[in-house]
Amino acid sequence: MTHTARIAVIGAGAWGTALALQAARAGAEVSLWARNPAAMSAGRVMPRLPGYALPPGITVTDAMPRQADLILLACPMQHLRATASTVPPCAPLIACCKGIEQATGLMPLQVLGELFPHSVLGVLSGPNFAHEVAAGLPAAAVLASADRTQARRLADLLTTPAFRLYASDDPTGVQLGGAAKNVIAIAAGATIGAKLGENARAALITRSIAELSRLSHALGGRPETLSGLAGIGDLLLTCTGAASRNYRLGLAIGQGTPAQQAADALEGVAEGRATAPALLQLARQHGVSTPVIATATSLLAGTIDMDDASQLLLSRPVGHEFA
Ligand SMILES: NC(=O)C1=CN([C@@H]2O[C@H](COP(=O)(O)OP(=O)(O)OC[C@H]3O[C@@H](n4cnc5c(N)ncnc54)[C@H](O)[C@@H]3O)[C@@H](O)[C@H]2O)C=CC1
Ligand SMILES: O=C(CO)COP(=O)(O)O
Repeated sequence: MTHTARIAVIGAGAWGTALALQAARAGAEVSLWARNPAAMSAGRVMPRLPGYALPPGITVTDAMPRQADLILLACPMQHLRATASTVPPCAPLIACCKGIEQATGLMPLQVLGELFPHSVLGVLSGPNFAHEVAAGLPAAAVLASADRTQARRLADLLTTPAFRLYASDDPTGVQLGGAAKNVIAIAAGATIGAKLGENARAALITRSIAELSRLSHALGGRPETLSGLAGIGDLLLTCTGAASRNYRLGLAIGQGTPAQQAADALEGVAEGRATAPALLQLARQHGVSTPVIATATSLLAGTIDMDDASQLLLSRPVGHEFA
């Protein structure tokens, strides 16, 4: 008799609920930890994913898992430490959030490494809008862990024909891609919001990949990871997909709405806002020049406006493309 995998999903936002649905689809017994389970279990509805109902086989709970084969942490990045610190170290932990902890400048697995020094850790990232994964539409992502065999084994627990999880042993590159694409998506949205054109957006995305390649190299990540699902894949989706909250935040800023007001009006979390200054600081610590990230950070802080932002980027010297 084969063992039914037990997967615990921590966080019942849009991504946590989509991952719970995916885990159930992969044949797992699923528990979904919600801060307010009553709101969900009453109507078996998913507040962050309107239109989707919870199928049988998913238990909604406010009790942390005591036994599991896999724990998926799907809360916002800035709440990862507080949320994860209440999880017993009973299984491999996968960070499913995208960002950098603003208070410390740490990436998700560095935060988890401090809390769970003896656990197997991984990160899941890629071009995945929650509502499409919830609907069972085809998608791919990458699951990275320091150990490639572990990464493949853990990815297999969630993989189905429509949700293709590739394995990677470059968690640094995968985390950098996931964190940075949200910042770049804000810049891309602002470019379109300010009517600078689609040529400008394509140039911005491509030049930001050069920034990320330099930073990834400095951090010890592998360059090819940024050409993969967690890099270019997620940039393509988030910088062009109107469903992206980060893109929509940038769009509003580009149209002249103050950053705070644009963020307040947004439904759900736009991780790029808190991550931008942390990412910029990380780049500076490593002596890496990241003009797009620096400009997006100033725009978000309200210290420059859109005219200044485009002026800053357009006045840079034009050198060799891959200098
Ligand atoms: N929504 C999506 O399409 C995807 C999201 N992600 C990532 O997943 C992470 C979570 O995002 P979403 O599920 O979209 O969030 P969301 O925007 O749907 O909701 C935010 C969630 O955060 C919870 N929350 C608020 N304050 C909290 C606190 N103090 N402690 C713990 N939880 C708190 C809320 O209850 C809510 O469930 C983010 O890092 C995001 O980048 C990754 C892939 C896809
Ligand atoms: O991470 C995502 C898609 O891969 C979701 O993007 P937003 O957080 O910008 O909505």
